[in-house]
Amino acid sequence: MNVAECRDLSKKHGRHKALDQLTVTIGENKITGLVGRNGAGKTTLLKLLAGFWRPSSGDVRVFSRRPFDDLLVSANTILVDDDLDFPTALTLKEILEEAGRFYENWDMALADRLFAYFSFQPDQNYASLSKGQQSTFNMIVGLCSRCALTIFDEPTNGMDAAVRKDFYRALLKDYLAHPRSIIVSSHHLDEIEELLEDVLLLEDGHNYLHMPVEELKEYAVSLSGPFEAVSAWTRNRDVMYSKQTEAGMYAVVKHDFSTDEWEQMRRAGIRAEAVSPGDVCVYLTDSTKGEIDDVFDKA
Ligand SMILES: Nc1ncnc2c1ncn2[C@@H]1O[C@H](COP(=O)(O)OP(=O)(O)OP(=O)(O)O)[C@@H](O)[C@H]1O
Repeated sequence: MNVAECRDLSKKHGRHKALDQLTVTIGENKITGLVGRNGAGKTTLLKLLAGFWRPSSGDVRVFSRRPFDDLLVSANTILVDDDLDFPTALTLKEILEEAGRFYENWDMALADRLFAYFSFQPDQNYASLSKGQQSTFNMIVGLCSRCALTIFDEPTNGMDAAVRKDFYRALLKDYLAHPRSIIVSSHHLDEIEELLEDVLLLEDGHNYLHMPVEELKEYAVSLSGPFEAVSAWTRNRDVMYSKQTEAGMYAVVKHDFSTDEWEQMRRAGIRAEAVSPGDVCVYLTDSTKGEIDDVFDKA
């Protein structure tokens, strides 16, 4: 079963197409990581899924319904992002109580425990919290709502390293106890890859790659060694990234060598290493020209 389906989905902001005929299905009861470079269209997709925005063209379905202005979708979906807009007149404790009235599966006992763990005070005001504290409070609301579709858009913005670790652990523990469909967008795939079942990589509003994280871990390999040897082994392949090194050459290519080929490369002095899913996504969607050092070397 799928929790969400997009077919030829486009969304324009003015004349700019943030999503361009995106077709993708998001499986039910799994944690999907949504990644992509700045401006790839992640937030736009999440707002369309949550029913905040209407598509410009194409079709988006959540729980088999068009999400825009749909009551069933909004009661069963939460989008946690920096734009969460809580009534300024309410204290933090009152916000949790209001959320409990709105979300059918709200877990107040868990909310109270997380609230105490992160040392929030009941009579604090949301606007008085620091950026990281606001993200932490948002995370409590997102987790405790237990919505069938729970969406976190860059949830760890501003959180320090310890809180980020706690957040990932809380997310995983709560998901294992109460499986549901969770989408997490992040620029830090390496931090969240252990949580994920699937990864969806967007580029310029397109579905660039959508696969289980375990497959992505096997997707690419780096070859390093003497320049001539690495060049010869990568000549007729799609090279995702390459650079000259003191030892010769370093190149990242798709992982599709046979056992015999591995042995020949080893004998030619080439060292092969796995490439992390985060690095694969960066290499696949790199739109910068050259290296950052080139900018300074040309000055
Ligand atoms: N309200 C808006 N008005 C005009 N253009 C917008 C608006 N929102 C997004 N865009 C444009 O749409 C494109 C996709 O933006 P979006 O915020 O969806 O990307 P993103 O992948 O979430 O980026 P980031 O990783 O930087 O948060 C960008 O080029 C952005 O400039």
